[in-house]
Amino acid sequence: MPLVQRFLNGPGLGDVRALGIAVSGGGDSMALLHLAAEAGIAARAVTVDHGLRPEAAAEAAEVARVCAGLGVPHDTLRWQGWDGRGNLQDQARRARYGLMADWARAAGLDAVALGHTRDDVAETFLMRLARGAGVDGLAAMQARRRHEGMLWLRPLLRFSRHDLREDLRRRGAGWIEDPSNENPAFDRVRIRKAMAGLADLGLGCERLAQVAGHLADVRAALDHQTRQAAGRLVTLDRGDVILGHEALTLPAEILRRLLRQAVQWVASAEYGPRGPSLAQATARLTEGRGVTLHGCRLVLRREGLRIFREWQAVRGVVSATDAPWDGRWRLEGPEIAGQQVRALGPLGLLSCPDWRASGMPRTSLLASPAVWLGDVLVAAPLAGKANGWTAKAESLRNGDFLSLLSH
Ligand SMILES: Nc1ncnc2c1ncn2[C@@H]1O[C@H](COP(=O)(O)OP(=O)(O)OP(=O)(O)O)[C@@H](O)[C@H]1O
Repeated sequence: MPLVQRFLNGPGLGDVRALGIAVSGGGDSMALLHLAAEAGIAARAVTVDHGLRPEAAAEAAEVARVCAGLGVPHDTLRWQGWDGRGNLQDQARRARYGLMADWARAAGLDAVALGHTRDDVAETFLMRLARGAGVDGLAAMQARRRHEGMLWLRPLLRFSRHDLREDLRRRGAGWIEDPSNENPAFDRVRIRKAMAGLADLGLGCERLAQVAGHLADVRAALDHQTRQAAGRLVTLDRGDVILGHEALTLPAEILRRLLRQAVQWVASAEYGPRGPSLAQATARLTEGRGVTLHGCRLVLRREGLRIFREWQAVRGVVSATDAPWDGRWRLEGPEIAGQQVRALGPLGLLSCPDWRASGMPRTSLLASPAVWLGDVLVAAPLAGKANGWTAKAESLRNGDFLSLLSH
């Protein structure tokens, strides 16, 4: 079957009316561009110039030139955000997704297609295997996924890098080789080299990607079970999560998934706790002991397992009253200049004689949001001192958790 036919038959392109195509200029995304153009899909292409290599601007210009030849509108986005700290690769990747999502929204596109191939699936599988990943890490990347408020498609997951390059050669089309693809400082490059030997053992890209695909099915089944368990066992109490006692009798994998989501939501963290700390925490909980995990306390009480923010984790967190506090709380009330939101803390709680009527544990209230004017406590909406203020926990991060509950 011609490549373009396989491309059109692949999962997920059908209902997209206006497609964005992320084209770095490498072989995979150039092949994606040509296939989309040949298939007659209404598309607009984008290249992010991270400003990190001197050649990057010329590469973006080269992609623009090829796009013009194909009649595909093209934009170059520039990233100037690196502050010289942290993991550059990681920051550049996040910035790229953010920039491309904004671009796609502004251009009225429904989705953005990425050029990940079967080889990427196989390489990622081996890299994660080397790090001892669990099912989620080993499962193949998704052909469709929502992220940064945009739909991302990976229409080339069933294509081999080799076939795509052959297709480009057949068209007489070029692509840009990224010099870092040869740099053995990168795990991916070393894995790629090692894979040449594995193919002889029957562990070629196709086989590895097949196993990753099986694990993606397993992941989907586990997610389904987790949603069902959440619907039955999870309740929210203001900003705290309560898991019914039965949760501790769930299969360990389901319990860990539920806890990861709940803790990530309470901590308003970008990621949930990592596997080993989660496993340690669940072991302690099943022995009937409380734990501290990811800036949260998990405590067994009469009503079930209560998960709340740990005061130590938020004691230094300050925000303006009109900004979210601790990444998830919105406060509303009478504004007076100079007011700030900080945790209630033990001193604040002393000014809340009625806190017991809230039914919340003292340790949870310590980490609850309060309005302060200097050292004076103005309001502690969760601890019985409202003074016209309300506080609501929102799903600013990990909205997935709340969506678990609505099923
Ligand atoms: N600078 C860029 N401009 C536009 N699109 C890009 C750029 N870099 C990567 N992409 C898109 O992302 C796809 C994957 O690229 P690559 O594997 O280099 O990214 P990555 O950093 O490993 O991303 P991921 O974490 O999503 O795997 C490319 O095929 C292309 O569609």
